[in-house]
Amino acid sequence: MAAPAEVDERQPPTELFRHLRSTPTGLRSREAARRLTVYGPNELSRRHQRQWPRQLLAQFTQPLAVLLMIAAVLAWAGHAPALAVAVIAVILLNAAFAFVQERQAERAVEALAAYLPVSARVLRDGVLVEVPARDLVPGDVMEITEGDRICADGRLIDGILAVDLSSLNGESAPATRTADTELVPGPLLEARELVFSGTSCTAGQARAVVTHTGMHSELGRIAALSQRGRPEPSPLERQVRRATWVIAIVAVSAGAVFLPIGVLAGLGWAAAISFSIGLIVANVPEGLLPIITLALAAGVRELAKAGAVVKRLSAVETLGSTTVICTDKTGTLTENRMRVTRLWLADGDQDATAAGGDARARDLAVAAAICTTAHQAGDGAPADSGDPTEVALLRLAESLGAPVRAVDRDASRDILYSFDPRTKRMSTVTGGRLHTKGAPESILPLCTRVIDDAGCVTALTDPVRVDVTAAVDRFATAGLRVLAVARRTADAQVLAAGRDVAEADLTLLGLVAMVDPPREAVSAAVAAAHRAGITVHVITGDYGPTAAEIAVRVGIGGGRPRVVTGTELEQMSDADLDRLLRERQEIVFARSSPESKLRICEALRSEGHVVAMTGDGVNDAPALRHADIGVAMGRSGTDVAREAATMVLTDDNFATIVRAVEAGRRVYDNVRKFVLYIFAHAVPEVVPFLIFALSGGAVPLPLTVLQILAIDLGTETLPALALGREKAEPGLMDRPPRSRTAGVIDRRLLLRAWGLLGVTSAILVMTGFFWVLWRAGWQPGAELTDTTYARATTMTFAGIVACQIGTAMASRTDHAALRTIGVFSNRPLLGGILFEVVFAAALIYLPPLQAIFGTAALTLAELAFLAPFPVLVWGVDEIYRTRLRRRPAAPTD
Ligand SMILES: Nc1ncnc2c1ncn2[C@@H]1O[C@H](COP(=O)(O)OP(=O)(O)OP(=O)(O)O)[C@@H](O)[C@H]1O
Repeated sequence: MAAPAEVDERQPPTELFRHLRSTPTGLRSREAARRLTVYGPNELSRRHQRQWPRQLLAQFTQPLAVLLMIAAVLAWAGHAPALAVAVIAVILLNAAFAFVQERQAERAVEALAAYLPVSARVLRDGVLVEVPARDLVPGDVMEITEGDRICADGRLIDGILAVDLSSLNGESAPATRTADTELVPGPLLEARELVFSGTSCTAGQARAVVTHTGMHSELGRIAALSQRGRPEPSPLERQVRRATWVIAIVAVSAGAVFLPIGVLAGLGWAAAISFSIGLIVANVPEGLLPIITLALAAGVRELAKAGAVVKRLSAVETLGSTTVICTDKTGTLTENRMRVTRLWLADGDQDATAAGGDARARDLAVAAAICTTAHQAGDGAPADSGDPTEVALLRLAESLGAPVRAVDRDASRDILYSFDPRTKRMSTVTGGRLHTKGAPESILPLCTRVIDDAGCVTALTDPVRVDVTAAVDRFATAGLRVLAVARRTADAQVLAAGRDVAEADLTLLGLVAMVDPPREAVSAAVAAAHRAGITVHVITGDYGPTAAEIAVRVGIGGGRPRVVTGTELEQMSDADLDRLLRERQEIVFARSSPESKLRICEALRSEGHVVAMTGDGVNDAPALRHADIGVAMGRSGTDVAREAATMVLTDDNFATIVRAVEAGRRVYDNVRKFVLYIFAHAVPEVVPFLIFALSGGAVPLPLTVLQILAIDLGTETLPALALGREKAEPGLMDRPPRSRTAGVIDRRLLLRAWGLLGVTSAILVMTGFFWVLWRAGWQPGAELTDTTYARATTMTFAGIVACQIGTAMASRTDHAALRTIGVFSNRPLLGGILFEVVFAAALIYLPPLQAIFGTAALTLAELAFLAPFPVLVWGVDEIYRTRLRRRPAAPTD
C-alpha cells in the first residue's frame, strides 16, 4: 500500500482541503477510485497471516506434546526404537492435525466479517452516498451520525459530535468533537476537531474530511504495534482442558504403576518400560481440544449462514444454555414495515386512506413528515432509509396529496432535536415553527391547545384530553403504534432557551396510528422457545397495550402477558423485580428506557439465568455487553450496538435467535458425543494389561504396545471428527436448557463411556482373545507359539476396532434411538469407519506391516467371531438409551 501524502490533520479546513486536493463537497468518483488504487483499501492488514510458523511451533511446545516427547526419549533409551518412532509419529500427526484445525477455526471467525459489511456515508460527485468502509480514501468528506462507527481518521468541517474513544485510549466517558474550534496544541487524540477510525459516535451529526485511512490511521498504528492476542478459551475448552489433564495424570500414574507390576509378572524391564509408555501415549487424549475448537468453529460458520453472526467461538456454547430471551418488539417480533392506517382529529377517528379531502388531516401529515430525517425510496434515495416509523409518515403525507420532499425539508430546517429514547419524542424547527412528534404520553402534557373540528386553534380542555387518551388506547389495543403530533411558533428567544423550553406550550394536531404486523416465522419460533423451556420477555419503547397485543399475537405471555411500564419499573425495588422475574411469567416491559434493559438483565443474571438480550440503539450497548449473549440487529441497528453485541442478526428476525439457540445446543451435544467416543476406548485398552498383571503373567499380554498406538493413531480420529458434525437429535428443543454450571464431562457421560460402552467392549475383546487361545489348546501359564500369540493379540486389536465401530454408532445419539436419526445419515462417519476398517485390514494382512505391528492374518472363522461385536456394543447402548427415555425426567446434562 502506498503511503498517503504526509498530511497535517491539525491545519485549518481550507488548507487541509488544499493539501488533500479536495473540497467541502467531497471527491469525484473517478478521483476516489484512483486514490483507492494509490492508497490501498481502508482496512487493517492481517498480521497474523505471517504468524503461522510460530503457531505450528506452539503445537510442539504445549505440555501434552512435551509429555509425549519425554515418552519417545524414554522409549529410545529403553532400546525400543520402533516404539520411539511410533510415538514421534503420534506427536507429528497430532501437531499437524491441531494446527490445521486451529487455522480452520480462525478462518471461520475471520470469514464472518463478510457477513457484516461496514459502510460509510460520503459525498461523491456532490451527492451523499453509502460506500463500503474499505473504499474510503483521504480527501473524502464523510457524514457521521449517532450510532455510527467512524471508519477513518478525519477532521470535522461542520457539526458537533460526542464520540466514544475507549477503543483508542480506554476512556469510557464520551468526548465532544466540534468543527469550530481554536487550535490547542496537545496530544492528537485529545484534539477537539479530530475523529479517529475505530471509535464511535454516541450523539450528534457532523461532516469530516478524511485524512488517514487503513494502516495509516491511529488505529492502524496501534494495531501495527500490538500483538494480536490469542482468543480467550471458552468455558467448554477450559473444562475439556482440565479433564484432559486429569486423564493425562491418570494415564501417567497407570503407566508408572504398571512398570513394577509388569516386571514382577515376568516381562523384562525393556518390555515393561515399552508397555508403560504405550499405555501413557494411548490414553492421553491430546487430540480432544482441537476437535472441540473445530466443532465450535463449524457451529459459527453454520450460524452465520442461518443469519446469526457470532463473534466468539464460546458464544456458540453459551447460546445452547440460554434460559431467557429479552427481545425488542419493533423489527424483531414485527416486520418493521409501518403503514399509517388510522388518524385521530378533534372530531374523532378517521381512516388514513380516506382522509385526503380533510385539510386538518393533511396539515397533521405534513407536520409529521417535516419532523423526520428518513428518506423515502425514489425521493433522492434508491431505497427507503432511516426510521421506518418516519418513512410511514412521509408516505402518509404523499398519499394525502401533500408530499414533503427530503431535500426541501432538510434545506429549510434550522434545528433538529433528535429522537430521545427517554422522553420518546423528537422535534425540528423550520421557518420559525417547531414540530414535535412522539409517544402520546410524552407530547400530551406539553400541549395547551388543540386544532378543533373547524380547524381553529382552541384550548385543550380536560374532556378533549380524555378523548385523546381513549383514542390512544383504542388504537393500541388493536396493536397499532400511536404517535402524537404537535406544533408551535418558536421565536429566537424561545429557541435560545434550549430544547426543554422550546418543547412546551404546544398545539396538538392529532394522532397517527400505524400497523406493523408480526413477522411470519415468529409465532412458531416463540412456540419452539417455550418447548425448549426458554422464557421470552418483551422489552420495548412502545406503549403497553400496543406491545401486549403484538405479544399475544405471537404467543408470548400465554394470551395474557403481564405488562410492566417504565414508570412502574422505576418505582419497583430490586427485591420486587427479582420476585416478579422469579414467577417465570412472561412480561412485556413497555415504555422502557435503555437503562431498564440493563437493570432487567442484571436481575435475571443474578437469578442464575443465561440471558440473550436484543438491542439496536447506542444506549442499548451497556445491556448488550452485560447480557450473556448481546444480540444486535444487522440491518436496522447502529454500529455501536453491533460492536457491543456478541451476536448480530443479519435478518433482524426473532426466529433466528431461536435457531441459534438450537445450533448452540447441537454443537454442545456433539462435543459430548465425541468425548464419549474417545473416552470409551480406554477400558478395552487397559483391561488386557490388568488381566496380564493380575494373573501374575499366567495370561500372556493380550495387546502389543504398537497395536495400541495403531488404534490411537489410525482408527480413532476420523470417526471422532465426524461425530462433531452430527445433525440435531430429535427432541433437542423439547428439553429444558442445560444448567449453567453443568460440566460437559459429567458423571453420566463417564459412566456411559467407561462403565457401559467400555466394559462391554472389554468383555467382548477379551472373549475374542481367550477364544483364539482356547482353540489353540492353551492352558494358563503355558508357553505359546509365536503364531498363536500373534493371532491372539491381533484378535484383541481387531476386537477393539470392531467395538469402536459400535461405540461410534452408539455415540451418535444421547437419548434418541438411532433409527430416529437414520442409521446411515452421517456420511462422514461412515467414511471414517470405512477408513478404520481398511487401516486395520492393512495392519492385519499386509506382511510388511505384520512384521512391524506383530499381527497375523485372521481366519474367516475369527472374522465371523468379530462380526457381531459392533452390533453388540451398539445394542447394549440402545437398551440403555431406551431405559433412559422411559425415565420420567431425562437428565439434560
Ligand atoms: N422517530 C420517532 N419520532 C418520534 N417518536 C418516535 C419515533 N420513533 C418512535 N417514537 C415514539 O417512541 C416510542 C418508543 O420508540 P422506540 O424506538 O424506543 O421503541 P420501539 O421501536 O417502539 O420498540 P422496540 O424497543 O421494541 O424497538 C414509540 O412508541 C413512539 O411513540
